[in-house]
Amino acid sequence: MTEPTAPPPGPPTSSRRFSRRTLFGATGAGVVVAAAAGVTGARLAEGDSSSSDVVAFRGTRQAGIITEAQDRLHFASFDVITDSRDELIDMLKRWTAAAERMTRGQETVDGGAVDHGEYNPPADTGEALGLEASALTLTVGFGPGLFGPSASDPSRGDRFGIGDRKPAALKDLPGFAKDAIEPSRSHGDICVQACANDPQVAVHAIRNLARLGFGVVSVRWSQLGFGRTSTTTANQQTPRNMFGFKDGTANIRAEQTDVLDRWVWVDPTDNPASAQWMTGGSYLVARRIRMDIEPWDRANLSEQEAIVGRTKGVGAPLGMTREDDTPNFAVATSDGPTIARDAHVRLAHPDNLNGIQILRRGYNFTDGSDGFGHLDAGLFFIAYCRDPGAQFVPMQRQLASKDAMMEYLSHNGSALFACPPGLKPGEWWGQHLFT
Ligand SMILES: C=CC1=C(C)c2cc3[nH]c(cc4nc(cc5[nH]c(cc1n2)c(C)c5CCC(=O)O)C(CCC(=O)O)=C4C)c(C)c3C=C
Ligand SMILES: [Fe+2]
Repeated sequence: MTEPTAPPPGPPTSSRRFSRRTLFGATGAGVVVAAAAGVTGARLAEGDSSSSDVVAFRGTRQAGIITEAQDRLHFASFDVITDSRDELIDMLKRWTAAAERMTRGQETVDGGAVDHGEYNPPADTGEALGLEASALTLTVGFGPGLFGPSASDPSRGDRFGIGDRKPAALKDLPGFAKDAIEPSRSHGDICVQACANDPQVAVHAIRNLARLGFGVVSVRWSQLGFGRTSTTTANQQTPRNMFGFKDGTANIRAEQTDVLDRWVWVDPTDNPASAQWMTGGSYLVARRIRMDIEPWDRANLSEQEAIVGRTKGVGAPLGMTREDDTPNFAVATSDGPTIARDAHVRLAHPDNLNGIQILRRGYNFTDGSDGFGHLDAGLFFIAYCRDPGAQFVPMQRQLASKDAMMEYLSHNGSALFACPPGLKPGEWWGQHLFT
């Protein structure tokens, strides 16, 4: 069930007229290829406004991890439905080609929407025609079940002969206190995180990858997000989450290269030779966290601030005045610590977690209402880390059991994926895992 990357024979009519961006028409002339250094420099801004919203697809790291967080998300988790290794590899090659084109603001194939003949299904669905690249990044990851048996599906076989290449860190997350995990919103063999500044561009990308994968993968679950809840570079303003608080203040930034090497990027010493394909990559933790908006809105301001441990307006740690002030957990009055023992930021802070840090890159979501008059809203929490078992797991254990905010949260989706490093010219997604 494959689809060619090259356009089938058809009348070479109006592809330039319908190209998503004339700059990247049939020849790609004018494209400035920037090496994705992994920081904001991954953007292709060479004084040309039409190229300024392109984030380089290839480079040392995958884009979409420490590149500037965009405003919109479409995250998809796929199950692989074929047992054929060749079909899976073929699809990954076709995905890579289409993904690279879409991140440049092009159709999946040249003239895909309307130029491949009236009797063929279009090779691009077309809803992004005329739209800019919108800083689209597509980040791929591989789930535990792709390699054989996993905690969530112990009956899985090693269908693709890669069981011995599974990194030890890639195992389903354990259950946590108060978890309400729904399998239909959890796990998966392959994920694609599409982030963009235009929601239609992100949705178009996932839709076209799903279409290209017909017969090889099927969408297991997906999540739309709006309003990033993190900052990943020093120049970004801190956004707000659905509780109305600034979120992302104390996040790791792209500029903190030493911190990233310690806590985000997989090191050669982390794995034996069989799993070196993950060196330079990172593990993606996804948690769909529903936030009980209505009860929260009835909590008074000082209660809300005590739960978070920061002020709602400025975002300063309690007892301080500025957002970037360092929290002082030792300060106390006769009523107790200024930042309460069960405050979210105290429990998540490295000082109270043996120095542990993670890179957060989540999004707000609102999926309508739940039929009982309550918004189905929350935070689609995404974190990148070097070893989820040593970082996310102890952090979430502490929060799940002690955090006052848990009264207003329920975690109903959970997944873990191994995201390899970035691609060199000519490489395809998963190449070093499968070859
Ligand atoms: C397991 C990790 C975390 C989960 C899950 C999580 C959920 C979650 N957080 C907020 C709101 C805020 N979090 C803030 C800080 C913060 N949160 C985590 C980790 C998890 N959060 C960390 C590591 C930190 C930084 C702690 C520090 O070093 O100070 C803040 C404060 C502002 C900020 O620094 O970002 C807010 C607000 C919600 C609403 C939520 C689940 C829905
Ligand atoms: Fe948090």
